[in-house]
This record gives sequence, structure tokens and C-alpha cells, in this order.
Amino acid sequence: MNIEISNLTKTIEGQKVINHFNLLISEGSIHGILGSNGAGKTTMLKVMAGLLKAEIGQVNFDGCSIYDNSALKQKVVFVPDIPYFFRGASLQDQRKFYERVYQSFDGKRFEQLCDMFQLDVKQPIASFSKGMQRQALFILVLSIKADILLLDEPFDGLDPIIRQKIKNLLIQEVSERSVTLVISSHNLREVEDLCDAVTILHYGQKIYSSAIDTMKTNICKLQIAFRSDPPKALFDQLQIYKQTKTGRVYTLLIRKDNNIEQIITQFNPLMYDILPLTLEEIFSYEMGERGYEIHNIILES
Ligand SMILES: Nc1ncnc2c1ncn2[C@@H]1O[C@H](COP(=O)(O)OP(=O)(O)OP(=O)(O)O)[C@@H](O)[C@H]1O
Repeated sequence: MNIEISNLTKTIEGQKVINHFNLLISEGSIHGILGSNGAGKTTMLKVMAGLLKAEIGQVNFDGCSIYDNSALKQKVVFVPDIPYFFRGASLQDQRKFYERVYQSFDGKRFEQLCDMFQLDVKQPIASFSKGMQRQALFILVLSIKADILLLDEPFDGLDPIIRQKIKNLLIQEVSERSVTLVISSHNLREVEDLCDAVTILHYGQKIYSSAIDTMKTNICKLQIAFRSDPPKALFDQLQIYKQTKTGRVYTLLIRKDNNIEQIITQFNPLMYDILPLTLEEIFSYEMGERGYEIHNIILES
């Protein structure tokens, strides 16, 4: 299902938490919603899941609104950042509850995932560690076989091995069943290997949104050195966004161009290297241009 968010606005206790927000997310994609604490990510996911009502605007899944639509809520699942389980419940008990609520719950998949994570299905979940409780939640959620998963800070508190295991399972869901994932995070590094596109939310407003491929193909880094001063004619031809110099080596952020090597070699440089930018570098540049410091927005460690 495609997701279309139009002009979404949500006020909570007099504060505009989501502010005229628009976004299209296509089926089978992984979209990261990035933003610092309090940016509005959880509220956004809850409105998308139909748990909160939009005040202005709407969220549509293949043209259908989710609020008060129980059939659609079977297919669109919100996964909270803090797992909730019934008091004293084991995974086996929670499974029974999920089976009652979600018609598509797949018992075989549940057992497969329990084996994979090696959690005791009879032990009270409350006696699991924080990371194990999160794994328990993933076992349940991935057994629902939903069409859309709205995941709120899904990797918080997981060790790197479990984190990778869950990422692999999510990628499998997307590639095998064309599931659409919307993942919120306050940390770009945590989701950059997973997302096809990212949106940055800041005080409820979209300040940036792009497909990662597009970002990576638009800009590159050129390191270049000349025997003497660099030829002005070359620098005039390149679309330079940012320029630094260390010794003889110039590092330039430039717009990528298919003829770039041809242009550069005409000027006989001493050396040159064209490098792709990391997402962090792209964001530092893009956000800097807009007057934001990305470390305050999406690089919280
Ligand atoms: N139930 C509520 N009552 C009052 N204010 C709320 C409520 N829910 C959210 N807010 C406010 O809305 C803003 C956005 O909160 P939200 O939880 O959506 O942000 P977030 O980006 O998910 O933050 P975090 O990364 O810290 O989880 C915050 O200022 C928060 O205080």
C-alpha cells in the first residue's frame, strides 16, 4: 500500500506537534523519519496508525483513511518504542492475544522466530532483559504479517548483533512481501543502511525529504592537487558547493557530472580522486545550507 500524508496538523495541549506535513511513501519502501527528541516522530506514527486523530489534513493508505477503519488497522501496525505486555504474560500468552486481534497472525512464523531468537516462550516476559523484551515484541509483530509497519525507535537498546538480525528480518519482509516500513529514529547512523528515503522532522515540520539514491548521485567529493595555483577556468566550470584546502590538496563538494573526469584531466592535475559522500556529509552540507546544525537534529549518539 502507498501512504499519502497531506497537510497533516496535530495540536496537543495547545502545542502544534505536527505542522502542515506532507509526504508520499511508496509501497515496498523503507522510509526513515529522523528528528531529535520532541520533534514529533511518535505523534506522527500514531496519527499514521490511526491511534490519534488528525486535526487538519489526512493520512491515506491507497486512498483510504485509517481512523475508525478497523479492517485497515489489521494491516497497518504501530510498533511502540517501549514494548507493552500484559502483566505476568509469557510470549505464549501474548501470542494468544495477538492471534485473537490479528486475523493474519502466522503461528508457524511465530515458532520459527522464537527458535531464531532463542527466547523461552513460557517465561514471563517481564523477567526478560530490556533487549530481550524488544526481541519478544519483534517476534510478535513480525508474525502478524502486516502490510505496513510503523516502527518507533526500533533499534534503541539493542546490541549490534541483535540489531543486525532484526534489520535483516525487516529487509526480508520488504523484499519477500513488499511490506512498507516507516522507521523513526533520532540517529541517522542507526538507520542509514536500511532506508531508501529519509525525512527530517524538526518541531513538527518537514525540513528535508529525499530518496537516498538521489542524494548520493547529486553530489560528490573531489580531491585535487596542482603543481602551482589551481586553474581558475576549472573551478569556474565545476559547480562547487563547498571548498577546503589542506597543503596543495583542494577538497571540493561538487555537483556530479558525467563528464567530470574529462573536464578535470584537461587541466593536468598532479592527482585527483572522486569520492562518494557519506550520508552524514550530505546531511551536514544540506542542513548547513538551511541553517540547521545536524548534530542537534539527527546525530545524537
Ligand atoms: N500526550 C501528550 N501530552 C502533552 N504533550 C505531548 C503528548 N504527546 C506528545 N506531546 C508533545 O509533543 C511533542 C512531540 O512529541 P513526540 O513524542 O511526538 O516526539 P518524538 O520526536 O517522538 O520525541 P522522542 O524522540 O523524544 O521520542 C513534544 O513536545 C511532546 O512534549
